[in-house]
Amino acid sequence: MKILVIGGGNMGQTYIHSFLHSHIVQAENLMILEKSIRQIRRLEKLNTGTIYQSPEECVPKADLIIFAVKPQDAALLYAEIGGLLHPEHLVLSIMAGVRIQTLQEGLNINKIVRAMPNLPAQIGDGMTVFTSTTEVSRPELTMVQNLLNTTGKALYVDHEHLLDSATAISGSGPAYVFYFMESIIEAAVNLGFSEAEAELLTWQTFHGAINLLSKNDLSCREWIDRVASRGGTTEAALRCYDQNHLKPGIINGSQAAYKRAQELGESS
Ligand SMILES: NC(=O)C1=CN([C@@H]2O[C@H](COP(=O)(O)OP(=O)(O)OC[C@H]3O[C@@H](n4cnc5c(N)ncnc54)[C@H](O)[C@@H]3O)[C@@H](O)[C@H]2O)C=CC1
Ligand SMILES: O=C(O)[C@@H]1CCC=N1
Repeated sequence: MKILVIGGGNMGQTYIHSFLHSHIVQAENLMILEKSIRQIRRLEKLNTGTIYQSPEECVPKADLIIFAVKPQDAALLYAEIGGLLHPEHLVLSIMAGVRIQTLQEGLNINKIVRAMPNLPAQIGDGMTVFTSTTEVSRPELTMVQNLLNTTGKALYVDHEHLLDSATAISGSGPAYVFYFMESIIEAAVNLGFSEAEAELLTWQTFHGAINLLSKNDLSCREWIDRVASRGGTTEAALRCYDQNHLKPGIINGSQAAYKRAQELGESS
């Protein structure tokens, strides 16, 4: 089976590396369609598949086509490849917000898997949520799921609207975590640590907390209660968080990401 990845950026490269690293696909069966010369130069050094600049040379040869361009570039892509696709082409789209119906109407294809991965997929520790059209056969869906599994965990959902929800939680989520870590590092520097010390304290605290959570059955709230002694320091910090409406702020952030995914869906 020949796989074509359209867009050799962050996520396109992540998929290529994961597929090759897991030996599920050989480099001779991987094609990459990329339009940026700078990106092509980078991809050439990686030696991870055949690189193409022109859709005419690679789209007809592909069995599975992965759409990994920005949603804002989708319309132009449809114009470039529309005439080259046929109903047997299987498409995996990871573009945020872009709806299955738009792909069906814009490209006249029906075998579509829509997925929302996240960046830790780069190290095989990603989270992908995906769904598919009824035209995708069981063996085809299993094959796509096997590919997604090389990047971490994958969850199938029946309802497409959950893809925008997943974008707002796990898709964008790593950036939320880095934002919180960055804030703690800043707090540590303010409290007297060097930048390097602040990073060590913060990274190890996140690492330890996640490991603790993953190796036990307690909920986040139960762990918070174990850290926060009555009348102690943690309670003081958490009270300050509440006074500053931190939790509603975080929840609103995900709502804003969800709304943006829907807007991208309307415009691409
Ligand atoms: N970066 C992330 O954490 C995540 C991104 N996504 C989705 O993945 C998609 C790609 O995101 P990134 O990899 O971060 O973007 P990126 O900007 O790193 O890569 C996109 C690549 O597509 C190329 N491209 C654009 N139009 C093209 C065309 N017509 N033909 C060939 N190549 C073309 C660009 O030159 C660029 O190299 C987006 O739709 C995004 O919503 C999904 C989940 C996580
Ligand atoms: O920020 C974005 O639009 C993409 C989708 C999820 C993560 N990055």
